[in-house]
Amino acid sequence: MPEHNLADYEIDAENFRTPLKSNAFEMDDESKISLISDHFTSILNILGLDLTDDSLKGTPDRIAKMYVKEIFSGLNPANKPVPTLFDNHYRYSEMLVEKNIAVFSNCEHHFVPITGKAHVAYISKGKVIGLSKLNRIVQYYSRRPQVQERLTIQIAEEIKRVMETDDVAVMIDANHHCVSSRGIQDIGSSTITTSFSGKFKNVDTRNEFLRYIGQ
Ligand SMILES: Nc1nc2c(ncn2[C@@H]2O[C@H](COP(=O)(O)OP(=O)(O)OP(=O)(O)O)[C@@H](O)[C@H]2O)c(=O)[nH]1
Ligand SMILES: [Zn+2]
Repeated sequence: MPEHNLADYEIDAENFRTPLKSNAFEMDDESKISLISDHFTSILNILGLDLTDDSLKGTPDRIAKMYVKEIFSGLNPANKPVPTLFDNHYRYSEMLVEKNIAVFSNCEHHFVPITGKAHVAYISKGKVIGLSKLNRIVQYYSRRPQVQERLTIQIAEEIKRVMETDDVAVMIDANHHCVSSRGIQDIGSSTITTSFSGKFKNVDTRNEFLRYIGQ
């Protein structure tokens, strides 16, 4: 029996859900690693690489483990961070900004890295979240094949759900290696995406957030 099903993505409403097959959770991690390793063996062979070489022989296994356990581990809801919440006893009513959160993701069009920074903010409606959990939410949704727009929205929606508030802002500024290391090969450009909801739709509140993150 699969441990998870699409309902575990309940917060991923139709329009921003990562496209997944209906049987996405039927295979366990070890089976995925073994199959992906076999397929990478084929790919490396087709490329003409000698897999008996010392340095290369473990590569299909390394890639498979890296995909399942690391860079695409955000496809498995079992890895979704469990937030630690506290009551806002101190009645802190200003925005809380967690800035310069490292983003390591992968572009779903080319499977090469997206690297950058995320800045997130919320205004409490009674709950306070353990700070590191904001970084973990960013990391969880980054660890999927992504486009930056969807990543931004998924992070914003998860913070809204966990904090039970609409007052959430997210900005991501990232470099797409599919733009810098291949194709157009522009190393100078970066991509900015934002999500502003609730009080952050107000220009003053939004500008305050942008000031804190140095924009
Ligand atoms: N909107 C959006 N586009 C992205 C993102 N990551 C990569 N892309 C773009 O996705 C597009 C894929 O377009 P294609 O024309 O099918 O790919 P391609 O032929 O390899 O295009 P070039 O990169 O221009 O060589 C490219 O323009 C990428 O720059 C992202 O996060 N959001
Ligand atoms: Zn790409």
